[in-house]
Amino acid sequence: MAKGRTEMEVGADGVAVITIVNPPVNSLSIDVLLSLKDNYEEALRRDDVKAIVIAGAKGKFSGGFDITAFSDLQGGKREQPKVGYISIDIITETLEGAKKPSVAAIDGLALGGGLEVAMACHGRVSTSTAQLGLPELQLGVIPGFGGTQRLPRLVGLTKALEMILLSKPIKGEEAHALGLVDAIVPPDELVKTARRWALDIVEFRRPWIKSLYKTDKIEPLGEAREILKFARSQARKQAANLKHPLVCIDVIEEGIVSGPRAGLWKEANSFQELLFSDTCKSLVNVFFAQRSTSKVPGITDLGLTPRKISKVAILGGGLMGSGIATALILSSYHVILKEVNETFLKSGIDRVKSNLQSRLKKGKMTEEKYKKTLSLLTGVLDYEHFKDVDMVIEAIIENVSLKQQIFADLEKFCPPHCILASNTSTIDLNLIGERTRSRDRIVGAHFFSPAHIMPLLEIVRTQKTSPQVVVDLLDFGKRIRKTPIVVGNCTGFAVNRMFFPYTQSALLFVDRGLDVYKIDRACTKFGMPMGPFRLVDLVGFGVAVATGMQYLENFPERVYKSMLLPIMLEDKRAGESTRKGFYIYDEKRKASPDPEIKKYIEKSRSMAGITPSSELMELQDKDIVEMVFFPVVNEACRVLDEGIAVKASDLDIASIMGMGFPPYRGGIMFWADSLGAKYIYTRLEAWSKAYGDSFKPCAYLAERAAKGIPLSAPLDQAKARL
Ligand SMILES: C[C@H](O)CC(=O)SCCNC(=O)CCNC(=O)[C@H](O)C(C)(C)COP(=O)(O)OP(=O)(O)OC[C@H]1O[C@@H](n2cnc3c(N)ncnc32)[C@H](O)[C@@H]1OP(=O)(O)O
Repeated sequence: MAKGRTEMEVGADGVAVITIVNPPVNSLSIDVLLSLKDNYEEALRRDDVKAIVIAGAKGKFSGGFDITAFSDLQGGKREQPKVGYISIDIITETLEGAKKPSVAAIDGLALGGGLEVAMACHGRVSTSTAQLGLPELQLGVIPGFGGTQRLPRLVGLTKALEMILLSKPIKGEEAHALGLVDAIVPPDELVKTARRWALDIVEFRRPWIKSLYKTDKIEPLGEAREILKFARSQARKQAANLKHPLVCIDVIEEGIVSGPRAGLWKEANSFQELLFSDTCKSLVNVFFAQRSTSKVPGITDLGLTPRKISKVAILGGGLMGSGIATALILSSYHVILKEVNETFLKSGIDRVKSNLQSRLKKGKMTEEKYKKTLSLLTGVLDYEHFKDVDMVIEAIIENVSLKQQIFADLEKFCPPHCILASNTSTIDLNLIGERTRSRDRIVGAHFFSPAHIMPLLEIVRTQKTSPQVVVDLLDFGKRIRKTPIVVGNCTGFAVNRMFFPYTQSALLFVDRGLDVYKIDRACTKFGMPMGPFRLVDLVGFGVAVATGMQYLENFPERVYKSMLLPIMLEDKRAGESTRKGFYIYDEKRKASPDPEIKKYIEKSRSMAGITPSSELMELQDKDIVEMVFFPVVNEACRVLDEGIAVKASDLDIASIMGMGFPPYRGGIMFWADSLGAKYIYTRLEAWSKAYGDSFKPCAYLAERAAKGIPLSAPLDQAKARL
């Protein structure tokens, strides 16, 4: 069955309107592109057609090449069109090279291949709110339908590089100012204006422009080379492990130096190569994984409609509470912030103000918007204002009895429909709700610090949490621009639990002889924003030790009892907050290695009775990365096996957004599958014999390794194969 189509209607004015129809975003599947070619050729043949307009159905021009086709092509499920067939034969020869002019009528979005089709038309009319961009780099490829050649010729090299390298779309208004579109019109006049524009070209009242051969916006060669050189150095600095941004710059340069035709061919060949790269496969996985987090079997398939949440109360104005309040008011929610006394309340509100001021300083917000946003926040000291709130988010210190008291109070003061959420990162929600009769509306809303910046929201459901409440929170999460993942109730939930071994194994290997900074360097080279020791410094040793105790209590068999942190804490080294941890910090928070830590490490080793192994000291980065991350994979498998996470792709997103795992590796489970369950099992098994039970592969991993089933395969699929 064809995946999408185009429809053609020829009007009495002699304009053929070809509409892209492929819901939900009118993506350009191969079928759509072939149908576009067929209709275009028919329009060129027909005597009653003088000009052509290309539009998208239902207010969306096109979201670009069909991303689902990426995996079909990569997996050989779909035959490849020959290199250059779409970009050169269809888009350049048939569309741009046609003997009849065409105009794109752009509404909603023209992204990737969508914008590339529009740029091949001889004119472009857009609505002011349409989004136009080439976000292909986000998927590990480069623009492949001529975008690398036409965009610089329409908007100049600097702007084109910015839009492509940052995958940053622009709005219709800006596109007009830059010359990417020729006119801005209201949505209801769009197609009418495009028709008129196309006829004006026929009648020589407007120029017939082929973007590919425009030269007026391109900088002179010397200047262009300088701009490209700078772009290369920025790309290397921002993502040293990524090749495709550099390939993209080379392709753009080819067009400038050797002409647009040569540029098109280089683009087509490079696109083809990149499509099969691990980076592309990983980033496509992330694209779909991110969209599937809000599809929760047994919850979102029940036909429930999210209820409206208008007013939210937050308990506690500390770092987390004030961050959550900031996130909410930034998304236009009315927020009540409750504290226990005037001093704490003032500090909480001051924190929110300072979060907003930093946006103001960076130019992300106007003074007027600052005032309007802040006016949505009300500080209170009692529960009087709680009678009409739709949701409460508790964000006080991690103290079980205090939380129990608060939830019992909330049950009394809040309306019966109000959702009672806790931001706890460790405490069992069943325990928190023990003194209430409202277990069905108790849920975890676990934000990551700083809550107004970090994109992930863990929604923690207990066995009693009602599906309606989960559906409400999924919708709320989207509205505050977070990616929500739904997880089950256990110590550390999904993200913290899965990443607990990240520092655990690092501490173990330091006791055994590995160098702290070598471990951190290997992890950052792998793509993590920081290594495990820099992370402990950031989190603070106090929190790290307390969390360690929680894990020791709940999972004693797999916790390595390192003494290193307590020893350093005794000496008042508590991490970045004390400006001394594994690193020392200057006034600007710049971290530098500190040779002094040697003495603590020696003490820790002697307390553990360990003599450093020379073999470990010689390890390569690859081995270090595996030693640090395979225990994380092992724990992720347990999290899946216990049903704490519903699907492996949720853990991919959790690892990327919660811990900074490099997206271009596809997420923790995707990366693990790229290495193979058997390999991971074998290494963990060997380390468990050498270094103890914290490395012991879990049953889920052992079984999949034995049967050759990917770790990400759904449970029932795995059973079916057993
Ligand atoms: C050769 C060419 O140069 C190569 C290319 O064109 S590569 C493609 C370039 N285009 C893109 O990268 C755009 C990707 N899409 C997006 O950024 C966003 O989806 C969007 C801005 C279009 C819409 O965002 P939003 O309204 O929040 O909806 P969102 O949930 O993301 O997407 C809606 C649905 O459309 C699907 N979708 C979006 N873009 C798609 C695409 N290009 N191909 C296939 N499916 C797509 C999503 O998977 C989702 O499906 P689901 O409902 O089954 O989960």
